Parts: sequence; structure tokens; C-alpha cells
Amino acid sequence: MLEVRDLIFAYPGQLRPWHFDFSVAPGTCLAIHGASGSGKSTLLNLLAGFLEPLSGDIRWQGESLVHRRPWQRPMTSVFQEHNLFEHLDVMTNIGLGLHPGLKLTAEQQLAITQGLQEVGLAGLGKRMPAELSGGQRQRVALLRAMLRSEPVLLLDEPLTGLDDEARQLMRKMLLKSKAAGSILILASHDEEDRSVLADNVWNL
Ligand SMILES: Nc1ncnc2c1ncn2[C@@H]1O[C@H](COP(=O)(O)OP(=O)(O)OP(=O)(O)O)[C@@H](O)[C@H]1O
Repeated sequence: MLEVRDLIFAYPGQLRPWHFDFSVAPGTCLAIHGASGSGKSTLLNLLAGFLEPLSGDIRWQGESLVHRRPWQRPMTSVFQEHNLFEHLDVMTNIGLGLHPGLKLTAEQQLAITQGLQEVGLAGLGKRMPAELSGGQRQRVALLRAMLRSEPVLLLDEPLTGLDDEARQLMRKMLLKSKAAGSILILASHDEEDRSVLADNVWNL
């Protein structure tokens, strides 16, 4: 269970702080809903550990995460900038997500090849990020996040800008992650994405 308890945050000079309090069970998706500027990305950044709360707690399996660095948290984030390494090809970008020294097992290599097929990118493993469209880059970033198999996936507008076919494929993959027990925290303006993926909604 991921628990967010009385988490308070404000940017310097902000008069009304945010107050977050919710919990999310494994195998479910919480959508964060709110107007532009309401704090969706801020909440994801707090969960990921890129921002420090003023007070309150974030707990995973009963253990506090607030003093853990981002890479020590059981989470993977896919934020709007897709964060691919520009000088590394698609396979290497994904492989680095699985093992920082690229020591991949045969099983992991197979998972990458199959994953690329599933998200409609078969045969593009040797491409450099600059040789991909925006939507293809987005799918690489999402696939890398899903293959990391961390218990919590933080998703900031993950399907924005994808065409219908790619969007359907990625929704299917995300539903598969959820069925396998992942927690999805989803910031999305898209009502259909929320209705297909989310079990609960946190309104900002
Ligand atoms: N580093 C920062 N310093 C000060 N204020 C910030 C900072 N980052 C964001 N804000 C402000 O905090 C508010 C929430 O921003 P945030 O990016 O979390 O909104 P959002 O709901 O994700 O918006 P969008 O849907 O447009 O992506 C906005 O008013 C924004 O201007």
C-alpha cells in the first residue's frame, strides 16, 4: 500500500499550501485530476522525491519514504520530457533502466525485444532517439518504465500526443502492469484515459 499522509507543500512565497492525503492499493490506478496549474506535476514530484514536503509522510508497505532519495524509492517516473539519453540507441536506453551496467540476462533482453513489438516499435531498437518521432520516444520512455517493474509508476500525461493506435497499445500495456500488481499514479487531462485506467480519482 502506498500511503500519503497529511503531506503539506508550498513553493516559496505561495500563500495556500497543498494538502494531500490518500492511499493507493497495489494493482490500482489513482488519477490526479485538476486544471492546468492546480498541482498535478507538483504532487508527482513530491512522490518521486524531487521536491521536499514541508511536513507529512509518504509510506510504502508501512515504511516512510520522505527521507529517501529519488533512486531509493520504489518508483519509476515518466514525466513530460521523456528523458531519453540522446547518445544511446533505443535498446541501450531501455537496457540501462533495467541494469545500470547493462548486464542484462537473456530473459531481460527478450523482454525488451517483446516489449518493443508490443508497443509497435519492432525493429527500431538500434535507432537513436533523434531518429524517432515524439510519439515513438514517448513509447520508449513508457516501455522502459514498465520493464523496470518498480511497484509504483508515476505518469505525467503519459499518452498525450500519441495517435489513436499508439494510445490504445499503451493503455493496454499500462492495464497489464496494473493487473500484474503495479500502482499507477496518473496525471492526465484526458477523460478517456482516466476512465479506462483509473480506479480512483484525487481531485485538486
Ligand atoms: N518551481 C516552482 N516554483 C514556484 N512555483 C511553481 C514551480 N513549479 C510550479 N509552480 C507553480 O505551481 C503551480 C502548480 O504547478 P504544476 O506544474 O504542479 O501544475 P499542473 O497541475 O501539473 O499543471 P499542467 O496541467 O499545466 O501541467 C502552478 O501555479 C505553477 O506556476
